[in-house]
Amino acid sequence: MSKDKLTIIPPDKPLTGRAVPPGSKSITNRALLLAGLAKGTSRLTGALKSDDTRYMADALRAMGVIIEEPDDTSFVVTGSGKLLPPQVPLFLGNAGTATRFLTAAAALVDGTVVVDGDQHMRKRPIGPLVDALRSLGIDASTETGCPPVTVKGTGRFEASRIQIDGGLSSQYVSALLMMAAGGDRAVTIELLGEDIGALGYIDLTTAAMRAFGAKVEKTSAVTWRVEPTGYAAADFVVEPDASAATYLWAAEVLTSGKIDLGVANGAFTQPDAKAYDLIAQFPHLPAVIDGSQMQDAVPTLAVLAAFNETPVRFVGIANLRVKECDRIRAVSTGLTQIRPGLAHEEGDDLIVQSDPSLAGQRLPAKIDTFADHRIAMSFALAGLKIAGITILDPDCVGKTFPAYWRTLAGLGVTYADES
Ligand SMILES: O=C(O)C1=C[C@@H](OP(=O)(O)O)[C@@H](O)[C@H](O)C1
Ligand SMILES: C=C(OP(=O)(O)O)C(=O)O
Repeated sequence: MSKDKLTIIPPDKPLTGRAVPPGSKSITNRALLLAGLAKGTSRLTGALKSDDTRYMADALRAMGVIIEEPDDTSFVVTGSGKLLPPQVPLFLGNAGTATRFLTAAAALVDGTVVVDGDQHMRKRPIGPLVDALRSLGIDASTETGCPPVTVKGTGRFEASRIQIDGGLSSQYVSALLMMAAGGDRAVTIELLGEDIGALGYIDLTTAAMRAFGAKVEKTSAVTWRVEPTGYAAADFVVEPDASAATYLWAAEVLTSGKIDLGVANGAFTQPDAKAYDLIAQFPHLPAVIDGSQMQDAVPTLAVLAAFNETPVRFVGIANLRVKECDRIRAVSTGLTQIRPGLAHEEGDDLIVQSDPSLAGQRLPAKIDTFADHRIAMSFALAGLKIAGITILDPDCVGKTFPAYWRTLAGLGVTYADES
């Protein structure tokens, strides 16, 4: 049943039991695209079914790919080796991966593709990716620097080197890498600028590309060369989502519980798995946490930090301002609502003051989630320790973890009856 708010009742005992995170959003959306670009039938298992992957799958269907869903965690994808121009604009909600990856993949389509999203996606920058496509001679345009983007593809490139600044989003780089294998010549992709969002996402991309038969080589710390091999259909197992795992790891340490995720923390290849070592240090988190290589875990870590023994400053997180919402602002606003002074911003740093005595108090707060799944899921952690925490728009978790509230319930969490 859909609700407009959910109040969490702090459990009176440690959270225990088995709770397996859903399949990785990042890997599912890479595998869907690569399988869709391949000729033949690919079977993806362990996959995520959520808003973000539905947008990707439906967009591929609109471009002629046949996608069957035999069960809750599998996609069977049959491609012809070529995406067809869709009849209507591709609507991708607020799925950054689907939007960025398909914008570049549209260059491989013979015809016009319009890539669009919801009002949040229409504020998330895509200009650097559009400029990079244009530098290859592809007719790509955006009026605002954000979606909608119109791409008139041919499958042919006029250059063999692309430079891209991945400072705002590593997804631009991943998008170009995946596109490049489908072109008519070998392409070298070079990073400009010092910063890039978590480099680990590029490793996820190249690993998925290789699994679908691509030849991609890292030729320096900032360049990759991709051969024009196209993709081959493959059977592919998606690992559980490491960002989703961070909520379960944090719930475990906050309640001194024992949660079996069904996957060893060392078994993840996704960047956010790095957060495990930090979470395990609770309530002695370090004074400074560099979130640049585990960005999606920062809201989890920041809410956890509120219960830490000592304050924590989060650095390297400037691009959290252009995620589903401005996450630096959303986290600092939510924590301040719980207790004035609990968090503040300094430039693009987030400082969480920390107060272990918050646990056990009743501090009613209605947390605005700004339609952002990670704000909802991380503030639920505060509700495990503080009475009166209400999450507004709780269904926004459907972006990446539709079973989140049920999963917590399965571990012993209860909710106030607000019906
Ligand atoms: O490549 C990916 O799968 C992702 C990259 C990151 O985004 P940016 O590259 O935009 O920082 C991350 O925040 C997002 O959830 C998933
Ligand atoms: C930033 C995120 O998503 P995306 O960029 O894929 O929309 C996220 O899932 O935290």
